[in-house]
Amino acid sequence: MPGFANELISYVGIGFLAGLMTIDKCLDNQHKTQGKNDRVTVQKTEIDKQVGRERLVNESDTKNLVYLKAVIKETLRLHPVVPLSVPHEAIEDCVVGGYNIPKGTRLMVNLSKIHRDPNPWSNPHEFQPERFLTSHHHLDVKGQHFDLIPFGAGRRMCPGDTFALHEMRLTLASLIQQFELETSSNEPVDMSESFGITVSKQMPLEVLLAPRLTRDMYGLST
Ligand code: HEM
Repeated sequence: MPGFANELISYVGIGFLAGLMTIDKCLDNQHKTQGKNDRVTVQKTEIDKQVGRERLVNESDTKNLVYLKAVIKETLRLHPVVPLSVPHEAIEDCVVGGYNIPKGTRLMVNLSKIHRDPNPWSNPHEFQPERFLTSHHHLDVKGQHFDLIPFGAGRRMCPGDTFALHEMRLTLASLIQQFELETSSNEPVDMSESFGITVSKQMPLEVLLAPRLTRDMYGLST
């Protein structure tokens, strides 16, 4: 039981990290596409339109935040949380992608590589969430489309996918609704990754938060 609890806590952390990296990406693009059409503005506008500023965003709102969901998908594509997935062992001889795999072979699936394959993905290294509203609108991250499998696929795919997606959507939507986010310098956010079982940023994220809503929305008296 303690083992499971640790697993749960670390995955919750992973989900939150992915959320933060999403914010990083938003900030990154804020620098690249300054002006009213930048991607953070698009997300703010979407939340203001769907939820408004008179109440806090809640979980049931997130299904209507289509652009925010596209931003999360694009983040999971470019920065899969478990870049090499979890190793699998063949329990019988099989053929994968034309290669003969003898029973007992350990296989690792390079999600980062699959997600940046230039065949299905145009400009594969670019952060372009709009692709999930246009050319790739039919793709989800639930293990049905093998070009995008941040949670793996098949019998051993991540059982925490639904929880993680809800958590990321609500965390990101809440941050964007409630705070103006700025970096401390005018430099783009450094998105280099450290190598590890789970992905983490090489450079810590420094971000300045300023309230966006009225005091009472934060439970403060006026
Ligand atoms: C953004 C968040 C997350 C991502 C991207 C993610 C991704 C993954 C991936 C790629 C695997 C390996 C799947 C495979 O072997 O094909 C996995 C396994 C697993 N994940 Fe997650 N995960 C996330 C969050 C969570 C959460 C929140 C939980 C639990 C509450 C969780 C529980 C598990 C468990 C128990 C396994 C092992 C499943 C098995 O081997 O049968 N994950 N996850």
